[in-house]
Amino acid sequence: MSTDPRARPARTVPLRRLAPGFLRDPLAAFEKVGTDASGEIIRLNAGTFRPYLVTDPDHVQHVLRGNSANYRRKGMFWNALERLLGDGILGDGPTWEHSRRNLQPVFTSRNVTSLTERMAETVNQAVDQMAWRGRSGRTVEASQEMNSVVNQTVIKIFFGDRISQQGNALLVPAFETIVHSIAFRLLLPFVPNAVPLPGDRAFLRSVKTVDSVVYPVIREVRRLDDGGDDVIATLCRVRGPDGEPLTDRQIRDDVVSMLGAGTETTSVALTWLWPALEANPEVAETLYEEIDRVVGSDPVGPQHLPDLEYTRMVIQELLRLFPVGWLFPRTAVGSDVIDGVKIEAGATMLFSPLITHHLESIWPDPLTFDPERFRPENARNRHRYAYFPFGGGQHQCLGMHVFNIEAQLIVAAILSRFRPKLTDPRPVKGRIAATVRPRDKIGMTLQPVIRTGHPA
Ligand code: HEM
Repeated sequence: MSTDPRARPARTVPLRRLAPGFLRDPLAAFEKVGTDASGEIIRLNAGTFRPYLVTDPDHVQHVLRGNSANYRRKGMFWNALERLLGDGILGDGPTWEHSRRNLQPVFTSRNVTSLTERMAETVNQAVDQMAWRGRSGRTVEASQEMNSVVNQTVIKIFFGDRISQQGNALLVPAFETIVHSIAFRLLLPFVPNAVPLPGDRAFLRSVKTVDSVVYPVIREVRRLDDGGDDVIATLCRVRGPDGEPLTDRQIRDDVVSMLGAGTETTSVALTWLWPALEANPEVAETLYEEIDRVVGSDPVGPQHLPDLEYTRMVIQELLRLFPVGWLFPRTAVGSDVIDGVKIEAGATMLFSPLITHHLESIWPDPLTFDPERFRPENARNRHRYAYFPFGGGQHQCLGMHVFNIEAQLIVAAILSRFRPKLTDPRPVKGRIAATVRPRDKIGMTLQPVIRTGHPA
């Protein structure tokens, strides 16, 4: 708690400054207000809802790391998600701490590396299916394709081979419905759950569907006790601080939270790659050259990853320009002062990697897609919180290593076989919901890579 008498109130930006373009393009209107503030802490005034927008890397670091004990993950956004996630790894307080302790070892870079073989196998199979849908120049839709390959890969890591085709066929669309139907709740966070909003019924129905698939798998894993290394089997072996195994509900909450956190984010991030490559042919050529050289006509595997340096830079730049986790909030427990600005107890703090990643003072020519920004010598002196697509501090994304490996495998598997070409080369605009995703469908054809003696 701070009582610095010299602290000043934040400059307030009335909602009407957002309003002119808001209905036409909410993302652009939000981005303009945020980047115009050039890192200053501002307060958005939407009547009774007046959150602070925190975008300067020092300020972000203060809240997410330096004084994180004062900023809790509750209130706006999190309340809406609680009906899906329950109380686990995406919560806060003692239950979150407990989940984090249980899950951290599962997601260390060493452990994830051991899952790479299995991920690569699933990715190669999923890209075979994509090739079939795109055969003979047929148009495929980018976000559907990314969804399909990501879902298959993530479900494999979490469930191993324990989930039936029927379970899979229920789980994937249920999560898709959840992501879309929660939009109103996320955009109107001050409306209590008791007041119905569009999407609520579909949302709650899909949560039931998810439970109907996940609970039987947990029970089956307990019954078999076969020492599997998928995430559910690992959690079934964990003991809580009381020495007791986790309950079915605890495991369900963590597994569902991670599926929610890990599928939509990854597939939307990778969907942005295709318009980015179409608009930046020189980047595309450099990427193709690397993948041709490193992977060639082989199925992609763990052995290729160390040499995919430019691929990693492209993926990092993708998450700079299109950080799918574009906005996440905290609630201040006590009052605080950040860089001379007074924050009162109970205030909502908003973080937007989208704004911070587009600040001209940190990122010259911020809207240009330029993977060279992430060449190690160019990134060396950058502030840790100038780039935070995975958040930071104690809540930093647990799936970061999974994403990094999965994304490299998927990009390399697709580009070692195809040169995707968009059917409509006009720039793609973003739309905001739980993630920032392309506003329209992205049609593309998969032109096979021709290698002498190696048809794709
Ligand atoms: C492009 C991909 C991804 C992005 C952009 C992303 C982004 C984020 C962000 C910003 C947070 C911090 C939220 C906060 O501070 O309140 C977070 C947390 C989290 N993410 Fe991710 N994520 C991605 C992929 C994944 C994957 C693949 C998984 C799981 C396999 C995952 C699991 C989690 C979990 C469990 C947390 C909560 C950690 C905690 O609070 O202790 N994420 N993610």
